[in-house]
Amino acid sequence: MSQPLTRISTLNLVLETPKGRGVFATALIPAGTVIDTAPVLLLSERDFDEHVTHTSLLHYSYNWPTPTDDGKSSVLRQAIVLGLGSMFNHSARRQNVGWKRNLEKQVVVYTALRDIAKGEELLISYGPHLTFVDAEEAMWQRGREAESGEDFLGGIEV
Ligand SMILES: C[S@@+](CC[C@H](N)C(=O)[O-])C[C@H]1O[C@@H](n2cnc3c(N)ncnc32)[C@H](O)[C@@H]1O
Repeated sequence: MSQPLTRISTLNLVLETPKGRGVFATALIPAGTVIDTAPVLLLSERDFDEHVTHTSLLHYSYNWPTPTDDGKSSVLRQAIVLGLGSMFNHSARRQNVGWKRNLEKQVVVYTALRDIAKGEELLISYGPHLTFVDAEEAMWQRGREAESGEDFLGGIEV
């Protein structure tokens, strides 16, 4: 069994963003483009619970449903995505990259959900349970408050 590996070259890793490092497009990435195929390191439950949870690797792990030995059900284990998969930041509202697990081949495939313009950050959804304060949501909320004048009104003593 083998798996072709794909990674487009028109990407830049920006080191200082409000979310730490992030991946940005250096040219238009057309919708549907496979951006990266990233192998994963599947962790045993014990390694994860006893070791990884005490390290910063915790913030880089993906849920990984794994079939039980009898193949009748699955348990949720954790996997570290090697390569770019660990560099994509999260956005609840502006995600432009979709990701799909290939459980059998133990890779995650990242695909452009729409055209991604030159200079745009590549963003995925981590889902609803975050282990950090979402900088994008905070910015979005501030934008809304500024638009509705709440910021301004909040500053006036009445
Ligand atoms: C998988 S890493 C992504 C790469 C990371 N920025 C880095 O420099 O290694 C996940 C971490 O990135 C940061 N991050 C990702 N999305 C974020 C967001 N929307 N707001 C704030 N921090 C974010 C958080 O520190 C999170 O634990």
